[in-house]
Amino acid sequence: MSHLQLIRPEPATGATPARRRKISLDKVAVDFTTRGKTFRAVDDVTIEVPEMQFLALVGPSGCGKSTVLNMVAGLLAPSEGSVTYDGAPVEAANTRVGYMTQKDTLLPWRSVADNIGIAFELRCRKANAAERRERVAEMIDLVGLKGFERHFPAELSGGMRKRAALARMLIYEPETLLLDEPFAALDAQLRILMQQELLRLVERRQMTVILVTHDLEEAVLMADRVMVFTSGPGRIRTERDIPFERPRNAMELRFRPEFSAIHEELWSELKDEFAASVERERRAQ
Ligand SMILES: Nc1ncnc2c1ncn2[C@@H]1O[C@H](COP(=O)(O)OP(=O)(O)OP(=O)(O)O)[C@@H](O)[C@H]1O
Repeated sequence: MSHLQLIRPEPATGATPARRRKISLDKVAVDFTTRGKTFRAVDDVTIEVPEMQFLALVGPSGCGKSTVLNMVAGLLAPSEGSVTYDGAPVEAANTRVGYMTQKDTLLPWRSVADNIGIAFELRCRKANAAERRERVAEMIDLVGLKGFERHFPAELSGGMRKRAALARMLIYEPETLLLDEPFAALDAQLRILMQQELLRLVERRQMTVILVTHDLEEAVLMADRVMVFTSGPGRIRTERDIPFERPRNAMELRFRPEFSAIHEELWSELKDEFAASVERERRAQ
């Protein structure tokens, strides 16, 4: 495929007009109180995600990216502003999303197959044993854990646990994925494979995605739109449409000059925020 085929013919507008708004944060702020002191973690964040968009949030550690995901998942209410999903306020745990947090939260006393199977039972209470076995095997195959079905989480590497957690989330067939550093624990080669696999799945199931990552390359490779957060309180410093056509080949795309140009452009914004974050941590010590 020539690189021209990878570029959309028209300039992207971020929100494809024909698509419904799936997730919306309107002038959201979050205050936390720790040890008697209140501080603002997220400030004046407005984000609209149309259905089937893949949005990536990048920014230095502690800038409030996970806090944004927690609000969309319904685990945290904003101090100011509003969060809506399909036009309705998010007021309780959002069961329409699959949320993969930084911790993998697998049940340590259950095997890989059982961890995934229990999730399937929760979703399809009427499913029979054969169906469960088939779907679990499909998921295990999908994330490359064949041969490890009977292993317990403690017997797996960090990357394998992540893959088991990914399979457990996907078996719910969520319409939206909230992914918090899903590949941070993986080695470079596996990360590339998993990125490609996730892109394929998102395409196949037409899912809406918010990906939180420290890795700008990952963000540009995978997302339709990248938002750079300030170092704290987290505000949106800049956002950019990523004009590469889907389905994407993340393995090829990373070597293209257009990819490097966008990466460089966003890095020039992000590096200031990393520097500000390091300085803030130094002052806090
Ligand atoms: N429940 C909480 N109570 C108090 N402070 C919190 C709470 N959750 C998050 N924070 C603080 O809010 C800020 C934003 O945290 P958050 O986890 O959203 O950042 P992040 O950008 O996801 O960071 P990282 O990339 O390191 O995961 C941080 O200073 C964090 O310590």
